[in-house]
Amino acid sequence: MTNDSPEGEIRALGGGGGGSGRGGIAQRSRADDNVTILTSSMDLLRVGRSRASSGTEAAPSLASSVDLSTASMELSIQTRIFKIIVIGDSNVGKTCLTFRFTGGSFPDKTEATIGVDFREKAVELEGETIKVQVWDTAGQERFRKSMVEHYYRNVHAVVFVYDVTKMNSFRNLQTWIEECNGHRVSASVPRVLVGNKCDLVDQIQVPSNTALKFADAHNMLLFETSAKDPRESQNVDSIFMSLACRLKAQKSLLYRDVEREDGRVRLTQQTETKSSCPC
Ligand SMILES: Nc1nc2c(ncn2[C@@H]2O[C@H](COP(=O)(O)OP(=O)(O)OP(=O)(O)O)[C@@H](O)[C@H]2O)c(=O)[nH]1
Repeated sequence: MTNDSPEGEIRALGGGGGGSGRGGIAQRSRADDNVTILTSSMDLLRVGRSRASSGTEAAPSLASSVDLSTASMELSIQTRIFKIIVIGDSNVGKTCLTFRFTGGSFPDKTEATIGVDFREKAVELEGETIKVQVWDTAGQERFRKSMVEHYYRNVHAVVFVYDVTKMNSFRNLQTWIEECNGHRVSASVPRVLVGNKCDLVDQIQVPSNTALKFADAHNMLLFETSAKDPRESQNVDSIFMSLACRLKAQKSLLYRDVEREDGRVRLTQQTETKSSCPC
C-alpha cells in the first residue's frame, strides 16, 4: 500500500461524455462546469524554500517568492491529474484491475486493501500528458469506514466493479451507487461499470444482458473483462483511457486566466473544446 497522496489538486466539477466498452453502450452527456486548480500553501512554502537554499542568490523577498510560486504553479499545472476511484465489493478484483492498468501486469498475490492505495499512470492524449490517478479503495467495510469521505472528494470519475462469477457482487452495486450519490458526486461525473474475472468462463453467474440493462439504467458504459488474462489488457486500459478521454474533452483550461486568491490559483474554463480523441 502506498501513501503518496496528491500535492496539487485539480478539481474538475462535472463529467459525462462518450466512449464504448466491450459489449457496452455509449451514453453521452456534457457539462460545462468550471475547472478549478488549487495549489496547496505547502507548495508555496516549498517553492520559497528551494529558491532560498539555491546557493548564490540571496533569500527572496516575500514579493519575489510569490512571483516564483506563481511561475511554479503555472508549470505544475501543465500536467493535469484526473482522479478516478474504483469501487465495489471486496475480492472483485479492484486491486488487480488497477495494477493491470498502471503496471501492465497481474499481481501474484494481493491482500485486502486497507483504506486506499494510489496508483498513477501518465498517459498521452492528443499531445497532452495527463496523470490518471487511480484510487483503489477498500471493499471491506471495516477497512474503508474512515476513508469514505476522501474517496469521493473532488473525484473526476467512478469505476464500479463486480465479479461476473458472484451474483452477490452484482446485486450490491446498488448499494455502492447509493453511497456514491450520498456523497454528493454529481450525476454528471462519468461512471463506468466493470464486470471482472471473465476468464472464469465456466463460473459466470451474471449474464451480459443483465449487466447491460443495469448499466443502461444507470447511464454507464459496461466493460466485461479480466484483470488476469493478458489478452484482455487492452480492454482494461480502455476502461481508464475512455474516462481520461471524456474528461479531457470536457475540461479545457485557459492558462491565461490565472487569478490569485489566498494562495490559490484559479483557472477558469470558458469554453469546451472539441476533441479529436479517438476514444
Ligand atoms: N480468475 C481471476 N481472478 C482474479 C481476477 N482479478 C482478481 N482476481 C483474484 O481475485 C482475488 C481478489 O482480487 P483483489 O484485486 O485483491 O480484489 P479487491 O476487489 O481489490 O479486494 P479488496 O481489496 O478486499 O477490496 C485475488 O485472489 C485475485 O488474484 C481476474 O480477472 N480473474
